[in-house]
Amino acid sequence: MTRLETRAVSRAFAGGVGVKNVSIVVEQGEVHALVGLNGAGKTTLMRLMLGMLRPDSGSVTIDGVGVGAVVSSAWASVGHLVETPFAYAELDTTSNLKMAAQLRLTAPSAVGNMVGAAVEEFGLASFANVRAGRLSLGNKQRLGVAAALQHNPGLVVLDEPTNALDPAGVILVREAIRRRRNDGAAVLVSSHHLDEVTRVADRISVMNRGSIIGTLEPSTPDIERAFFAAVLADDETRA
Ligand SMILES: Nc1ncnc2c1ncn2[C@@H]1O[C@H](COP(=O)(O)OP(=O)(O)OP(=O)(O)O)[C@@H](O)[C@H]1O
Repeated sequence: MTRLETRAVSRAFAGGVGVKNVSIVVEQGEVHALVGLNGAGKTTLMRLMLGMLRPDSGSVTIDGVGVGAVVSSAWASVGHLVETPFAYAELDTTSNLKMAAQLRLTAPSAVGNMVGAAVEEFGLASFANVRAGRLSLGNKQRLGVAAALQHNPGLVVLDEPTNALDPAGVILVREAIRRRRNDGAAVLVSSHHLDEVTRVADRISVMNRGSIIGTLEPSTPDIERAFFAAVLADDETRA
């Protein structure tokens, strides 16, 4: 699974912006970042792309197959973290990672090495035996990202993966994303942190009020200014 595409996808909510007429592609070997203000529609778009939410209109395909028709075994090569990191509060870090590996249909003989490598990669060694319910917010986030990425999925969708992370965690996650991209994964990531996005993204799409309003080059000098100019111009055309 290495290509994710939406065509003119829309989903309205009573009293909310939702997503309007969004066409976007995430290609193999690239990090495509979604940036936008709170409520711009980033999470809703990701949920639509993962089949967690049905669109009112438009289509979502993964490797050309409608998201509703993707067979369950194919989901094993997708890794995602959308909204709060999933973890069983009563299980420790290692057991949570084992469960995540099993849910991704990892061969039983490979689970131990996979989890060991993830604990190492995401700096979780000191917390390997700590129950998830007792982890700090940032370490829970590390665990969630580790669970999403440890099986080296071909398609990765991460909603604000650096949320709650300390600077060391931000670097670990950045490096982990780059490694998957360099190995050929298609990565969609959302963020509020424009500086961080420029370090990891190959393409940046700007969302505002449910729509994609343009793109930004990651090399844009003073990208914050360019972002706000795009949002302001869009707001003015709607006023
Ligand atoms: N289940 C829902 N019911 C009603 N409105 C919703 C629902 N989910 C999202 N919305 C609305 O859709 C819009 C987009 O929300 P969304 O969470 O996708 O934005 P976001 O860009 O991810 O925001 P943030 O950066 O704050 O996470 C908002 O107006 C939100 O209130």
